[in-house]
Amino acid sequence: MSEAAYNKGFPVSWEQMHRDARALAWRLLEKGPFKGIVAITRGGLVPAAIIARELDIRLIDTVCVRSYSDKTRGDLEWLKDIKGDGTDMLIIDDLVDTGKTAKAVREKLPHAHFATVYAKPLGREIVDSFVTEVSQDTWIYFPWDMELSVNAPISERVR
Ligand SMILES: O=P(O)(O)OC[C@H]1O[C@H](OP(=O)(O)OP(=O)(O)O)[C@H](O)[C@@H]1O
Ligand code: HPA
Ligand SMILES: [Mg+2]
Repeated sequence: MSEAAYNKGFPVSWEQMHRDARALAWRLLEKGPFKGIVAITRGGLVPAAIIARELDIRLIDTVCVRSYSDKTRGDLEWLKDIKGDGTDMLIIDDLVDTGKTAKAVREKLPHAHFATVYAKPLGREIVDSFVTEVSQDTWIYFPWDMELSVNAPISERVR
């Protein structure tokens, strides 16, 4: 999807991310136990840390991939993967959008449980667990991509 096709924005605060990642941890409790977590960098790192704390998991590894530059999807670039088939492992990412990243990671670790905090319709069937669904034309803004700033009153913006 090109940048122009994202009509809506869904900003997520740190507090909201913490709350949603903890809600995901509650859901994952009955799917485990898991031996370890595989975080998909970079977006999966923060939710993985929160979930590791909640589920008392100390073994954390990463797969490192890149697929977007700003809001434009490029080819999937593999920087690092891990050994094994994912048995008893939990894969965490911040979101699934088109599902391409999830599909590629799943092929490498077919036996892992795949969880994301957020999901869009094209990707939701590819993951095993998620918390909140947003529409395909929504761009999710994560707290690490934002900062507090001053904005104009609504009355001035509609003038
Ligand atoms: O379902 P898809 O269409 O494949 O998109 C989802 C992926 O895109 C984003 O990562 P990105 O590659 O932009 O890197 P980042 O995590 O470092 O921001 C996001 O964190 C997911 O990993
Ligand atoms: O909606 C999104 N937000 C942030 N990163 C993303 N990568 C794919 N889709 C998104
Ligand atoms: Mg990512």
